[in-house]
Amino acid sequence: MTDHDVRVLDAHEHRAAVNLVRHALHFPPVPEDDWPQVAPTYSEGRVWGAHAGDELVGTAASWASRLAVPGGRELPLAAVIRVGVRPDHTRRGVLSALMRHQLAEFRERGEVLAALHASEPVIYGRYGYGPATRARTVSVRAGRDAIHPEALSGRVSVVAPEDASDRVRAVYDRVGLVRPGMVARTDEWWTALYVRALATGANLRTAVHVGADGEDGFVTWKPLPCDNPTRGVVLQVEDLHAATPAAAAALWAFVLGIDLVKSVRAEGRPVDEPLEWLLTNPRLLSTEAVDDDLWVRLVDVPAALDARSWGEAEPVVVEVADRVLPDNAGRYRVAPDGVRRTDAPADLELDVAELGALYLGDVPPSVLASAGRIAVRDAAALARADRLFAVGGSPWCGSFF
Ligand SMILES: CC(=O)SCCNC(=O)CCNC(=O)[C@H](O)C(C)(C)COP(=O)(O)OP(=O)(O)OC[C@H]1O[C@@H](n2cnc3c(N)ncnc32)[C@H](O)[C@@H]1OP(=O)(O)O
Repeated sequence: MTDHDVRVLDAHEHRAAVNLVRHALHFPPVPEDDWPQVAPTYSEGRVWGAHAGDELVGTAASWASRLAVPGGRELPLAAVIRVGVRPDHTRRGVLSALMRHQLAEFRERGEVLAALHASEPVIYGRYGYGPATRARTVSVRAGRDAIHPEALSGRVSVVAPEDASDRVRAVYDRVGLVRPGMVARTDEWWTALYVRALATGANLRTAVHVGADGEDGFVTWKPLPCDNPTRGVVLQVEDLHAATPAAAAALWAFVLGIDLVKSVRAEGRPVDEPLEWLLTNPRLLSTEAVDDDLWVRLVDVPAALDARSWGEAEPVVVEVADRVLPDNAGRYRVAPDGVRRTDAPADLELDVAELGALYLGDVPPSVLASAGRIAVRDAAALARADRLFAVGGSPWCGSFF
């Protein structure tokens, strides 16, 4: 337990909180000229601070958003951001206190899920977050003929920086939250990432794909620092979303075909993106990493379980433990037509963090059981649970926050 004073911060304390997180992440404070772009990302009642005396020493914040879950429903989501503790106050329980207050806040607000991108995977399991999606980092050798021509249609045009955030936002909304794991991008999201990057002169470039029904895909990228572009530049794709496979292929072909580009790198891509199949030579691509991406926390376990779709199998009784939000603890009967509490004996026992890892269907229960993360009381139930939790394709978040 910490003896730090934890409370919600006012707007006038927001800057100190942002700079504290930047300090914890080894970034300099927000420059004076950039603060007008950052200030609007304050969400009232959602920025927590921990004080030692008068000094702010820890903070955690969130945005209200929505998360797409299997079956297509979009549930109220607390998107957790800007977590940091000043280095002279770490490992004294400050984060734990902030997390407890924050989760109680989400519960009160009726937010069914919380999610975050973790700086380190060892931190958030103890608060009930589990790694629910993965993402791939790829590097592709560039060339004008890199993509199979039959995959391409429509045209790609570059967008002026002053129009970029509106045009990209319209396309993102058009694409929609088509995969489990995708999040609604709020005003704060656009301000924090795009509006700010563009307003502060980041070398961010944008192009949109125009298909038969108008703009249906976009890509943003930036060149990685290099001394001599005539020797070849590495482009980093920052964001790429498309409503159709043809639009995605055309956007990849476009960035791979830009002059003076030797390779294109992209982080945070879907693990099942068919890039190897789009390439004329699949060996142009190397996978640098596949990492945990979105960590999901079921804040309201019965509501979250009942809201997603389930595969076809006989029911399974799952017993959930939850130390931080004990109301969630109990046994749930999971069946294709929905989920309800039950007194029946448990087939499987797990912590709410493991349930978070299973929730979007990225990993089957049998894999967690074989790693000792689920206690199996009835072996036959495990195969049924695999079928119940299964979804087609890999969940993907696709938005950094
Ligand atoms: C969503 C995001 O914003 S991700 C960004 C997170 N921020 C950062 O990574 C910035 C740098 N790091 C920090 O600011 C801090 O170290 C934090 C926020 C990660 C942790 O804050 P602390 O106040 O030190 O955590 P706290 O003391 O509450 O630790 C709680 C538990 O987590 C463990 N823990 C916390 N951080 C780490 C870590 N980086 N590595 C291993 N264990 C950790 C503690 O040992 C403790 O374990 P216990 O429950 O077994 O006792």
